Amino acid sequence: MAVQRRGNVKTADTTPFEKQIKRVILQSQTKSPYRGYIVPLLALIGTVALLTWLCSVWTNDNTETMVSQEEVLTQPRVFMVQCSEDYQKYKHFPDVLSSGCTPMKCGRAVSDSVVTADEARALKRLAEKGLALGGSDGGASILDLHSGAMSMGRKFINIYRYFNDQIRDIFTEEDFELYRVVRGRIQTVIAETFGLDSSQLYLTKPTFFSRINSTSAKTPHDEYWHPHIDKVTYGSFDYTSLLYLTDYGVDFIGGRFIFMDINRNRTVEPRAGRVSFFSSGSENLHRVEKVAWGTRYAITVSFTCDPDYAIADPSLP
Ligand SMILES: O=C(O)CCC(=O)C(=O)O
Ligand SMILES: [Fe+2]
Repeated sequence: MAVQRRGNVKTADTTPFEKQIKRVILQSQTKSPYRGYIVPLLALIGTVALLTWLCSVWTNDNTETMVSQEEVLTQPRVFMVQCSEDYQKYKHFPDVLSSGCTPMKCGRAVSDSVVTADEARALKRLAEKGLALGGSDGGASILDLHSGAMSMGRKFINIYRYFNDQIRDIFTEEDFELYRVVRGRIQTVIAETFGLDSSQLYLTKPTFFSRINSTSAKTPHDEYWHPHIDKVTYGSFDYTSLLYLTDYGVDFIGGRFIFMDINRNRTVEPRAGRVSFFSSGSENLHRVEKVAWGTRYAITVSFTCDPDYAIADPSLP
């Protein structure tokens, strides 16, 4: 019966080949000085990859341009979206479920044929001369011709009280007439696009000129970039419109308007004379990108379906 060799019993008859194998096994069992770093290194690489992916989802990679500054839209470019359920909790105007005014069809649209380049230039001059008298210390100033509110330093003043009769040296009847004409045309295009009865739609407040630059915010009023829903922020809004008075990429950088949809951001690049309008509910969550350089001018013109919140067109006192 053959005697079996057991365990690590050393024998004198180990061949050179066996010795070499043992050396290799011994070497591979010896601890590498880097071994303790491998797990944290892999965790770090994983975290960086995850953050990179999240950043790409939150920023540009997940952003599509709905309308660029270069293109000129002679017809409204319309994107319908499902109305949010919020409308069920609001009173409907008129109170039958018809396409009278309260959004039954929701969406967003952009047109470059509502306001001419000359009209946009004249409205920009109006905003410039008004805001030259005041303006916010931070990056965002407003001028509301209806209420008279204008940013001044870290506060607001009422231009009609502050400047009294001198207001007629600043603004003209033509300025106000232009605002009224443009407001009327915007109202018509909103009604046509959403299939509404234009006479059931009313101007509401606030309606204001905005001037934004890259100066850092000094008060919360200067923080224009937060995501928001106009119906929540302003209450009476049913349809929001924005008339841009300067050009993205020419007069300013940054400052794009961003619709924040569930899986995607959709941007509207401002162009002088461009009108962007949308139903004001949570189907149209949006924000304005921070302005990085230059000055951006726009007008927010807002409409309600509730006659109780209707306001008259601004007029020179
Ligand atoms: O100026 C813009 O593009 C948007 C402003 C805005 O969101 C607002 O006035 O509610
Ligand atoms: Fe808004």
